[in-house]
Amino acid sequence: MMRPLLKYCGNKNEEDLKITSQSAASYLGFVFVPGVKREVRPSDVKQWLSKHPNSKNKKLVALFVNATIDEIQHVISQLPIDVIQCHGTESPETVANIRAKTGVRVWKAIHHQLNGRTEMTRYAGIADGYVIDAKVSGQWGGTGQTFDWKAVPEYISEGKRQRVPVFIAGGVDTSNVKQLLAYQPDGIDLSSGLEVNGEKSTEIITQFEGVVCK
Ligand SMILES: O=C(O)c1ccccc1N[C@@H]1O[C@H](COP(=O)(O)O)[C@@H](O)[C@H]1O
Repeated sequence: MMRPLLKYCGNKNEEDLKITSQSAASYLGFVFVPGVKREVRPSDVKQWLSKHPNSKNKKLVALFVNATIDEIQHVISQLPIDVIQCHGTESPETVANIRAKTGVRVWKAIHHQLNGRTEMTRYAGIADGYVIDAKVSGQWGGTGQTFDWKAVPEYISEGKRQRVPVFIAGGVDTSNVKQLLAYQPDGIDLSSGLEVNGEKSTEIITQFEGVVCK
């Protein structure tokens, strides 16, 4: 069985980055969403990256929620961002515009709901990938909540139809990832499940990768 791509999101200080840059993740995520608990500033991220050369081996993902092009440009002009993750209610037109104006790949988050697959079809030919997250009232993500994984196959098959990767997110952790692996997702995106008291934990990441990467 192919192991899924890993994205470790919500790196919010130098120590988090130090830990995740030594991990098996292909992607490291940073949250540029005003007011949320994992919000970071591009100038800080730039400094952390310069101190941890292992991070050069990772692809960097900048996460936004309904940000303007100017806000996105402000971040990507300072950092070597490989992927922009749109985690709000950005329309297909907005995603296409972000892609065209920045020249950076864009992943669209879909908050799981009954018509989730139909929602994905709206972005066909526009999004370069998807992150499927739990829908939690009043929050955009990073909630540690799972959704009903029986829906995962339909998201994966739509991703295959569009020929783009689908990352499964929302409450994935060491205790449940084996169940998720049975669906063979292209990628897994997690934040809360790697943390102890809100900080990324080397022990937890080692345990997690012991399950995923064996
Ligand atoms: O990580 C955050 O704090 C965050 C804030 C706002 C929007 C998205 C956020 N993170 C994304 O949420 C999911 C799942 O996270 P978790 O594992 O349940 O904590 C993931 O896609 C993160 O990229």
